[in-house]
Amino acid sequence: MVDVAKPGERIPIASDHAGFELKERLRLALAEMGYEVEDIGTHSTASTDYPDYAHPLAQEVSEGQAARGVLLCGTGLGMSYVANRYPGVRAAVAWNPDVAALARKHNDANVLVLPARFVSDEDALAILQAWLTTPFEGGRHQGRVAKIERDESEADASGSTT
Ligand SMILES: O=C[C@H](O)[C@H](O)[C@H](O)COP(=O)(O)O
Repeated sequence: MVDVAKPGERIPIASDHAGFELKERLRLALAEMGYEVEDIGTHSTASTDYPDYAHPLAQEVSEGQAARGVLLCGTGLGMSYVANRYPGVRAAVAWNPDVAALARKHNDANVLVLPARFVSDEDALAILQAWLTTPFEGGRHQGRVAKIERDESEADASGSTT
């Protein structure tokens, strides 16, 4: 379970070229909120490949060097595909504050992925705030989140595909 974010916490953030401008805004906003921001890149609008930025951020979260992180690309999809390959990473694409809050309450999302080409700056900030400040509800969601990490050998042994 991931606690709500506390000022002073180090939060890595990364984007490709499509998310660069919004990343810059969110990076400053996070710093103003008192977080220690680790900017993994990209550092311009020059065309880049989103996996090059998603891998290092997801690895940090997976290995526990950071409790959470923020990714941005055009749709949010490519970044989420990469991040969700890492054990323990639950990367949620959120396009409004309600989805971001539910990603925390129900899914204990530890990576927020923003679809930079489909959200306004104002909405992105509200989404970020909701994700940072909403706790995981636990309860019926605890077991469901635990089942995400079931490995392939367990699935084979049970013969279950669900
Ligand atoms: O899922 C991938 C992301 O949305 C990328 O940001 C997007 O594919 C980049 O597209 P383009 O190279 O056309 O700017």
